[in-house]
Amino acid sequence: MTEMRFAANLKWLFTEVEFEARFDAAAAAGFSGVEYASPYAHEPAELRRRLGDAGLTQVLINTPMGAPGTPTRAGLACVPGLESEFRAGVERGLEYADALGCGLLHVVGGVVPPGVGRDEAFARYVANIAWAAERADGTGVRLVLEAQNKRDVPGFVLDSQAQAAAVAEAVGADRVGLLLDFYHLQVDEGDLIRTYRRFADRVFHLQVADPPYRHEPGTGEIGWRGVFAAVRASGYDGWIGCEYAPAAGTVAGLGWMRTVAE
Ligand SMILES: O=C(O)C(=O)[C@@H](O)CO
Ligand SMILES: [Mg+2]
Repeated sequence: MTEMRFAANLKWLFTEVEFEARFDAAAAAGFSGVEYASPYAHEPAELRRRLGDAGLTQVLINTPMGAPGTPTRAGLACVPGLESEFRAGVERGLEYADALGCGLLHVVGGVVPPGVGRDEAFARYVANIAWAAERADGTGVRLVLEAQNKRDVPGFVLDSQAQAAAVAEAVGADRVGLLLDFYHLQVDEGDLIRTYRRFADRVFHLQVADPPYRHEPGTGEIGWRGVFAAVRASGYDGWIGCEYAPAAGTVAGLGWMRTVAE
């Protein structure tokens, strides 16, 4: 069976130290891969050097998003009228992914803007993702789409894993797949194991956190032993991003990897 590979999400983990120091901290804690949503405040060469010095693989980055509290805080792929900003964001994401040797770019969907119908926003989303898929073709970077739960992100453009999978299928399932985040799936849909199995062949990346508080696996309501057994049994060979808020310190909280994920 395939060995599971965990990536430290440096936006969420190792926040005990400054962002620049999180690479070494992740490597010292035993991680060999990292992800973070937004590399854009840093020069690619600096990030590449930090990855290299720490011996880490950059697993995933996101396309640029607006600041918290702004209409594009969860991405702009579904926002009519911002097509050129969306395209510039994809270009920037691909440029960083290339510089960091990162194989996955999360094209973040966005929140349906006030005054825009859901159908109109969804149609814009599909058209933008199709453009991004064409643009990424031949770059070596694959795109991922994530359904985010509507309790935390009200109005998010994607309703479900099924809808995300249908968009990936429509625009080219060889280069666009799912970022399946078990936290969002549990909050909005449940039925984790069956849903995972249904879409396993579309999943390019997984993320974990346990509701209700989005802490480490094993701190909340998900039956992780069964979930990880299903992931192993599927032959999943991608990374699993640790995108959670440590309950009481990052390193102190890593024990779940030897207990619920073993
Ligand atoms: O919030 C999440 O879940 C994510 O994976 C983020 O990268 C979305 O921006
Ligand atoms: Mg996520």
